[in-house]
Amino acid sequence: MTLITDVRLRRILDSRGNPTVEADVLTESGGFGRAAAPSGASTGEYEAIERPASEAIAAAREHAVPRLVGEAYAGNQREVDGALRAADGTDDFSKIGANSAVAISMAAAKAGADVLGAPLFQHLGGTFRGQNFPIPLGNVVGGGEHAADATDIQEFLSAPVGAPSVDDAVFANAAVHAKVSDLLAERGVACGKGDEGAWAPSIDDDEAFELVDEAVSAVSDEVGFEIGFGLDVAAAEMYDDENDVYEYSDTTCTTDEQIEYIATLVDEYDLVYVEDPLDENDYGAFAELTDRVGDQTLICGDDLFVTNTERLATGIDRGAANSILIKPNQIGTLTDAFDAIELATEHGYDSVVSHRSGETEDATIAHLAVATDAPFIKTGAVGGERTAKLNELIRIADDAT
Ligand SMILES: C=C(OP(=O)(O)O)C(=O)O
Ligand SMILES: [Mg+2]
Repeated sequence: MTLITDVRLRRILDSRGNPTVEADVLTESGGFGRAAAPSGASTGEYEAIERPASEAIAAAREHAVPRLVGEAYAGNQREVDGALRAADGTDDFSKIGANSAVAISMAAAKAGADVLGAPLFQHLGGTFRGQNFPIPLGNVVGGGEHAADATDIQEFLSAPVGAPSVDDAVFANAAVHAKVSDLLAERGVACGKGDEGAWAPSIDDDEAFELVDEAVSAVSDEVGFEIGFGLDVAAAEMYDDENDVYEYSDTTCTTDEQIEYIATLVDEYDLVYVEDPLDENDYGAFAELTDRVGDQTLICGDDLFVTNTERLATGIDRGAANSILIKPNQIGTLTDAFDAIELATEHGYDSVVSHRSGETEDATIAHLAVATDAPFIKTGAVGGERTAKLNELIRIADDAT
């Protein structure tokens, strides 16, 4: 029933206005799935390769589509993803492009679910999923590679850890986003938004900490549950490997100083989450920081692990970080993303399923998070391509009750 009969690929717009790959997968019994690839700006050195959309589409049509149509079953995700890997033949999807691969992989999953008549999360995760929902981490202030002339730290994330439901959590993040806007207006700071819809004011990181701290406390008092906050430092973007220093707008610091700085921030602001506080090649420094504050907060590897089981296994061996960011397009297929989550869970690492800064209306990651019982999802706070995922979580929860 789920035998693939057609794979259609096209160029569509992403949220930055760039071309990205969309895939439609059709099956013998009329099943249909459509998915689109997201795209990063602060990409990790070890990510699978995204090719220009037109090239990725041409390469996938030539090499991958013939291995899928009439050959693979959409309901068998490992078979589909195995065919994509075989068609590509490289470790990093540099032939067909990780953008084509991930779009086809996710579209096949949706086609499989369509044939089975099950929600995607249930097709992927089984009948007992849909009881637990991830805590959404909502980007409310940001800079780095996502906005010019804003904070050095890439993302300040609202984290409604005490929310009684996913619906409450999603609305709490939107309220923190709105509160930050009010506080900026009170201070006379005009600002636009960055790529993920977070405010991108021209203020320094110290002021951003003050603002976000005040905003989460105020909203927490209003809603009556705990809201913490966290960061994506995206430190690999600041790291100057020639001089072995982290470069901030007004200062530089050594690796030891960076560890000290982050540990101090964790204490001072009770941070619940710190992503990529150190360079993507420095497992040792990640391990040192995790040893120091890993019992107080999540230290998450994004550019460090790139959703790659081999890199995660190295991190586990070395005690580097205690959680992993999961971005399917960093590795190329849903199967690889699942394997990374399973390895993480087995070793007590929390998974944080994540969007990219360049997104589409595709909501697959909402289902992936529910399917894998991931404790967190990072997918912005506002903006259509972000609310597509947040609203899908609300719908999944609503359908489950
Ligand atoms: C979402 C992120 O940004 P990008 O997609 O630009 O890598 C991130 O770094 O976690
Ligand atoms: Mg990151």
